Amino acid sequence: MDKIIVKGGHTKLQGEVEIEGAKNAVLPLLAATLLPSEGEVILSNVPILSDVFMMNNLVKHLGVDLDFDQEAKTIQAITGKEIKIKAPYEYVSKMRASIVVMGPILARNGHARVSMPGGCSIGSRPIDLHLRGFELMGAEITQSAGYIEAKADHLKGAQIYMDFPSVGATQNLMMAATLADGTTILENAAREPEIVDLANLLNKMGANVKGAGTDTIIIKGVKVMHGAEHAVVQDRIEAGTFMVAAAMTQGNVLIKDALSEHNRPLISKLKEMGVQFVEEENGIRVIGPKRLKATTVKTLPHPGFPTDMQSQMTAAQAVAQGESTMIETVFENRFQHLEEMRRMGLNVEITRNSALIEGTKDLQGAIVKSTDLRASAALILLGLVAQGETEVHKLNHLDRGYYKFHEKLKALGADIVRVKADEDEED
Ligand SMILES: CC(=O)N[C@H]1[C@@H](OP(=O)(O)OP(=O)(O)OC[C@H]2O[C@@H](n3ccc(=O)[nH]c3=O)[C@H](O)[C@@H]2O)O[C@H](CO)[C@@H](O)[C@@H]1O
Ligand SMILES: C=C(OP(=O)(O)O)C(=O)O
Repeated sequence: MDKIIVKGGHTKLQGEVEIEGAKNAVLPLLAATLLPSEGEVILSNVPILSDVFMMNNLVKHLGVDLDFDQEAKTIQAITGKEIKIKAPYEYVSKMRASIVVMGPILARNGHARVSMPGGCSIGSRPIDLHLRGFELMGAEITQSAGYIEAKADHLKGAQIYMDFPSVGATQNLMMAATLADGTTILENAAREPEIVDLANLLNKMGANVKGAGTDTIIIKGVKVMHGAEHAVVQDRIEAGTFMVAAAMTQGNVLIKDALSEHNRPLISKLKEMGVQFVEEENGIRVIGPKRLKATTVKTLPHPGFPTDMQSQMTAAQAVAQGESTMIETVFENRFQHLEEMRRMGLNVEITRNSALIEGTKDLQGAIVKSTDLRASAALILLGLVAQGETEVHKLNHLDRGYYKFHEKLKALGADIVRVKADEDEED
C-alpha cells in the first residue's frame, strides 16, 4: 500500500483546484441503473474512486452491462430485461453503501436477497429504517445466514415516517417506490444534495418524484422506467476539504465551480473562524486568515454541519486560537482520527461524543494512519501545518473518496509525495 509524505509548517496554498463528481451521489445513481427495463443510462462527471469500481462490479454482477470510460469520466449502463435477486456477500461486505441496491432489486423483481452490510469503523450503522420502509410497502422481511430477504408480490405505495432522516434509507425507499403501485410519501426524509441528484436522475428515467431536498418526498409509482443522461453533482465534501485546507494554510484558493448552497454550514463556520469567501464567476475563492479563531461545531443531518466534514474541521480547530468544541451526533465512533492527531501534538479532551480542542501553533509531523475516509484527508491537512514531516498510512481509505488528492495539493504548492510504503510499515 502507498503512503503520503507531507512536509509542513510553511505551506500557503495558492491557485485553483477542480472538484470531481460526488462519491455519495454516484453510488446511488449506479444502483438506480438497475431500475429501467429498457434503454441506456449515461452518467457523466463520474469520479474515479475505488468505491465506484466496487459499485460498478456489483451492478454488473446483478445484470447491468456497464462500461466506464475513465478518460471521459463517463459510465454507460444498459440494464438487461432481467436482473438478479441476490447481492452476494463478496460485493456488499466491501462497501456499506451497496445496501442501496436492495430497493431497486425489490422494485424490479418483487424479491431481493442482500448480504447484511455490517457496520464500519465509524459506527454500527444499522439498516432498520430501510427495512421498516420496505415492510410498510408490503414486503415481508426475513433474515438468515447473513442475508436479508425481502419479498412482495408487488410493492404498494405507503406513508413512511422515518425516525431519523437517514440518507441511505431515503435513497433505498425512493427507488423502491418508483415502480410501486400507488403513491409513497416519505416523511422526515433526508435532504442532502445527493438525494436531490438521485431524484433528478429518477425523474429523467420516467419516475415521478417530487419534494426531494425537503423533508417530504412524494413518489407516484410508474409502470416502467427507461434510459437517461445525467451529470453527477459536484462533490461538496471534496470541495469543503479544499476550503478547510486553504483556511488552515493562510491560503488563497479558487475552488472551481463550487456550489455555496451545498456548503452553507461549513462556509458559515469558517467565516466565524476568520476565513474570507469571495464568490467569483467560476467558483468560490477561499482566503485563510493569519490565525483561525476557535469555534463550536455540532454535526447534524443536512442542512446542518455534515459529519463527513467533521474530521477535516477538527484539523482546523487544532491550529485555531483558543478552545474549540466538536460534537458528533450522527455516528457514534467518528473520533478515531483525534487519537492519531494526538501523535502530532493535538491537545484534545474527549467525552463521549464531544471533543474539546485547545488550538496550538506547535504541532509536529509524525507517522500516522488513516482510520477512515475523511480521517485520511484530515491527517494530511494537519500535516500541511505541522512542523517537519508527516507520513500518512492506510491510503486505501483516502482512495475511496478522493481522486489524486496529493496531486491537487501539490499543484497548490504543498510539499507532498505519494510513495509505496515498506512492507513492515503496513500494519
Ligand atoms: C454513501 C453515502 O452517501 N454515505 C453517506 C451517508 O451514509 P448513510 O446513508 O449510511 O448514513 P445514514 O444517514 O443512513 O446514517 C446516519 C445515522 O443514522 C443511523 N441509521 C441509519 C439507517 C438506519 O436504518 N438506521 C439507523 O440507525 C446510522 O447508524 C447513523 O448513525 O450519509 C451519512 C450521513 O450524512 C454520510 O456520513 C455518509 O458519507
Ligand atoms: C462515511 C462516508 O462514506 P460511506 O457512507 O460510504 O462509508 C463518507 O463519505 O465520509
